[in-house]
Amino acid sequence: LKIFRQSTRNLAAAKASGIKYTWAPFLLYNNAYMLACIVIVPIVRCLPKSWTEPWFDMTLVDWEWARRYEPFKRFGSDTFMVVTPERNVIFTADADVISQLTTRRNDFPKPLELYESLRLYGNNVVTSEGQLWRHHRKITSPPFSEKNNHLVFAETLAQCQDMVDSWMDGEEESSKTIHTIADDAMRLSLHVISRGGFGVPLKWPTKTKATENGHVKGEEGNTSSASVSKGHTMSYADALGSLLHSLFPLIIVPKFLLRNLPFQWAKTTYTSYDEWGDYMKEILQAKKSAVLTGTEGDNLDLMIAMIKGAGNTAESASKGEASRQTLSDDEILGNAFIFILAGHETTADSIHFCLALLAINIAAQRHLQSDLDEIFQGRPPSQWDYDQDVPKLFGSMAGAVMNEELRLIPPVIGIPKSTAKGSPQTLIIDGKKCTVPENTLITLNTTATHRNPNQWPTGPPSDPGHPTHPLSNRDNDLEEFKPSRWLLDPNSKASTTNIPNQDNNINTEASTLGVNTSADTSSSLYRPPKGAYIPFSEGYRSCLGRRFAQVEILTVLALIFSQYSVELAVDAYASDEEVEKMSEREKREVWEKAKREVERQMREDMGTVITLQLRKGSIGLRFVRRGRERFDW
Ligand code: HEM
Repeated sequence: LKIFRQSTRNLAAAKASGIKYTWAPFLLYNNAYMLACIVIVPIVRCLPKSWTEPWFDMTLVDWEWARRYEPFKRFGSDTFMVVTPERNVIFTADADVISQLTTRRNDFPKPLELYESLRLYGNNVVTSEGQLWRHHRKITSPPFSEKNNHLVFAETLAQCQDMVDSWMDGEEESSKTIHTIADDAMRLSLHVISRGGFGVPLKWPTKTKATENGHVKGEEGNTSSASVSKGHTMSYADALGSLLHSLFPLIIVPKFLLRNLPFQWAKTTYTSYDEWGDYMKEILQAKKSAVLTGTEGDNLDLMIAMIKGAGNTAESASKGEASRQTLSDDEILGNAFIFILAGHETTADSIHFCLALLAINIAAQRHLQSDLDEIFQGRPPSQWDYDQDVPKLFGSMAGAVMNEELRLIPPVIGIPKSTAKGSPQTLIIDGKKCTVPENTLITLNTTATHRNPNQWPTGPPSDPGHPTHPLSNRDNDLEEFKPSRWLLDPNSKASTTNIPNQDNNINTEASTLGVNTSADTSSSLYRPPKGAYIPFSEGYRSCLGRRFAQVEILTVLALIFSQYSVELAVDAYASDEEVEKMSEREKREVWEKAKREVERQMREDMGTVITLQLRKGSIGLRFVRRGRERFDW
């Protein structure tokens, strides 16, 4: 009866809202429903399609990735509501609506109940709202400075060179097929955030240990962080690797249970959680005393900056002033964890897919290499310079590749917002004043927004006989990886371009909170309309690590493609010797087969736990010294 009453109320609210709506018997974000899907989905699939057609797709996990823009087109609206017995949910792919939702942060807060799992080490900037969020954001945003980006650049260069050397056995190999790119990208970005975030250097292992689910299980070859410190049972690196590997049980099983369950996995999970927390507390205390004694040097990592931002200074300590730390140690720890979590998978995914997509689009890869040659003029990476070179990367084909990859495969496929209980809100949709009912969930559907033909310039599909996606955007090119869509002048040289600039109209509140009000892309590249391109979200709650991630991705692209070309591995279809003897036509055939398989993997084998990733198998890519390419057209 209660469910019936709630359903009737929800339906009445949807009718009165003026927003297009449909109905579904389940709420996707309900944990019990997600677990029950194992039973429900096969049953529903047996029912006649006409009964389930309008709603079933949208109650499946990751439907945003599976269906992309198609449901919005079918519905004839870029914003629609799904009425469920529990809560109503609005999905939007409309730039205008997204702009309103992200600008009016008090009217459309984050639904914090969906962020519970990210509070593993305490409250933090991602999992808070209102005054508490302002408080966290004020202290966590200044550390993401240009100074820190210099460190990110230097560390990425070092780590990426080590990664490539480990693949190619130093200088010995001229080409090699690598099947561990997803795992290695994950390791790389973990090392970069560990150094850039906490000043803990991690050394690329000489011999890679096994990895699981993309998370590094161990860090053989590390110096400082590989050894088990006094009072610990795991090394820093092992604790971190194991912690990230065990996130799922950590999120769903209560800590006291994990601690006491008589299973080895539970013990390892709890130990890694406990050990990494202890390491971080020790690092925090050591850094704090360095700051208080003025001996931190010119250390640029995020934690030092957070400690200082929280009010710890050598002057106050020397005057014997009592510490008036504005962010507690637990809160600093909570934020440190969220930097690792928010920062490493997202960036690693983007690096992984940039490489795969460039292997598919050979012309874009050659354009990228030519831009890199123009920027670096043959200088070795040891002579690359952040201030001189990175702004040019932003405005070149490297920036276009990064933007296009994040358009096609945004790591966060749904950004949640809501209206609070008792607080309905007006929203202008297609010029019409609508009312979002109270207690409504709202999802900014990034995958559909980035593919919305009403707000992106489109061209015809390159191969109408083989659409990139079976349902979405079959009549245009928005499903295709085409970095050239970002180039304002495809023939321009990459030497006179700028870093994404700051907006002069930035308001003071946004400025104190480190809110990025400038465009996400360089001024010399195409600028999508506001709200149409949201890989880093937009407005007050947009990503703090945007520039950190962009610098890392661009640096990896620059380092790899200035030395190597990346090709699709065709091992499944022909041996190296066979490829050697093939005519151009035969080579194309075998390459086309490999391309279709990689496209299939990137369409069907993807899923979200925290971010959108390849969940099955791996994409094999061949790294070939430049000039030795086998597939070049
Ligand atoms: C390609 C890489 C990245 C992407 C696509 C990305 C995307 C996002 C998105 C969509 C949000 C909003 C999430 C929400 O509203 O629930 C977000 C928030 C955030 N991101 Fe990132 N992120 C990336 C890298 C990073 C890195 C490297 C860091 C830190 C080192 C970071 C730190 C954060 C933080 C702290 C927030 C919360 C901001 C707030 O709520 O005030 N991100 N990111």
